[in-house]
Amino acid sequence: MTQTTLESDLGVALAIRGLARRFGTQTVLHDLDLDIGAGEFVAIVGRSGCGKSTLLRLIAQLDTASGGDIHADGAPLARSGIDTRLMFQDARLLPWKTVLANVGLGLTGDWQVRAHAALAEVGLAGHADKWPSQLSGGQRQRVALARALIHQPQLLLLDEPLGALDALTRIEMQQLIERIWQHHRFTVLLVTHDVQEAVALADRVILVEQGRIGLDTPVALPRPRARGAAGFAALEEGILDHVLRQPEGRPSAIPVEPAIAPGALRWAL
Ligand SMILES: Nc1ncnc2c1ncn2[C@@H]1O[C@H](COP(=O)(O)OP(=O)(O)OP(=O)(O)O)[C@@H](O)[C@H]1O
Repeated sequence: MTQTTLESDLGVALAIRGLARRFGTQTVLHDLDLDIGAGEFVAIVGRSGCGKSTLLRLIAQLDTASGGDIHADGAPLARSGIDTRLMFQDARLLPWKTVLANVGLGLTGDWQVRAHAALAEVGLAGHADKWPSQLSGGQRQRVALARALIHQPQLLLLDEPLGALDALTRIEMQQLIERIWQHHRFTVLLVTHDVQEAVALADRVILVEQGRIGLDTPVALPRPRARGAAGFAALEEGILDHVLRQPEGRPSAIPVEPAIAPGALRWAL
């Protein structure tokens, strides 16, 4: 193999101003402002239906905003030419193509060398000739990650990519994503229901509440982060407490006691 490593320091800075998205009479995102630094790892949490995926889809240019704009490294997103990749809960592999061919999907030329390198990076070097049906759920997500990495993305958008995995596989995948991000330094936006996952991985945790940024919390904990550490638990509990005090459809001016103690949960439902 001639080329075995992919580029690093790829991150792009995003500036989101007055972003709005309405579906008929329903306003999902309201005048949302958000700055994300180049190479930053940002987690987005919030109640189901608060607009997390809508925000990600707008940044991925899979949807059109009703108002506002997004700039990438100072240029309007649509004209910025940045490479953005998405990962979902479902790996979305083509079952009739090998693992290697799934990684190199749509590429021409000498893509095999880079596909092998991407597979090695996600720990699947020996699985290139297998079929997706021969892989576990965690391995399929690794292939999806390799399929993103081969493009050397500047922006990686992760929409609950680990949501269907068992707890141990989930932690292994979190560690893998962190390692790969630390190496390449692309910008990451991770949508997750798991506040613990957000605190474990992100530089900042953003809480979307009724279409706005309800909380923007920096996570100044050294990496790799020990989930049992006091600072970790306090941060996680603080974010969960905030989520639980803001039931869907209620204004934040009316605080309510959470029905369940925040310490007993780590999921923002
Ligand atoms: N294409 C669409 N047409 C109409 N309504 C939509 C469309 N896409 C999203 N919505 C609505 O926008 C709201 C926010 O959806 P979104 O998927 O962004 O929420 P979410 O925070 O990602 O939720 P979850 O955590 O459950 O995935 C929901 O009420 C949803 O029904």
